[in-house]
Amino acid sequence: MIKIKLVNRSNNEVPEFATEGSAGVDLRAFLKQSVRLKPLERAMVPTGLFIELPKGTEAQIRPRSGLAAKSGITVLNSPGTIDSDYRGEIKVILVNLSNDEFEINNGDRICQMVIHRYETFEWDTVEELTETIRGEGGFGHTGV
Ligand SMILES: O=c1ccn([C@H]2C[C@H](O)[C@@H](COP(=O)(O)OP(=O)(O)OP(=O)(O)O)O2)c(=O)[nH]1
Ligand SMILES: [Mg+2]
Repeated sequence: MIKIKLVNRSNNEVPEFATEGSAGVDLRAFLKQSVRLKPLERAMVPTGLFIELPKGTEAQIRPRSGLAAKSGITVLNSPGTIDSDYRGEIKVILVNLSNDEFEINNGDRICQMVIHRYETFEWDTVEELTETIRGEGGFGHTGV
C-alpha cells in the first residue's frame, strides 16, 4: 500500500493500472486550463497527486509510447525520479518534439509511473579496479 493524497476531492480517482499486467499506473493532467505546447516547447504539468513512497522505493515517471509515436510528446527528464521523501505534488515535464502544436487537457493521461526498489550503498575507494576482458572498451567497442 502506498499513501496517496489527492488535490481534487470531488473526483476521488486514484491512478490506475490500465490492464492487469501493466507495469505502471497512468497519470492524468490536473489542469484548470488546457496547456498548448508549440514545437520544442515544454511545460511542467501538475497531476494533483501527492504520494508517500515506502523507504527504499522510488517512482519513475516515464513517457507513454502512444503519445510519443502519434504526437511526438515525451517526458523531457525521462525517467523522472520521485524520491521517497518527496511530499510535494508530482509534476510531469512534457516536451513537444513534433512540428505541430499539441494541446493537453484536464484529465488526459500524460505519462506512466512505475515503482522501483533501489539499492543504497557506501563507496569503497580503491587504487585499482578488478580486471575484465572488456576493460576500458565501450561506446561501440564490440562492433555494430
Ligand atoms: O519528473 C519529476 C521529477 C521530480 N519531481 C519531484 C520529485 C522529486 O523527488 C523531486 C526532485 O527531483 P530530482 O532529484 O529529479 O530534481 P533535482 O533537480 O535534483 O531537484 P532536488 O535538488 O530538489 O533534488 O522533484 C517531480 O515531481 N517530477
Ligand atoms: Mg535531486
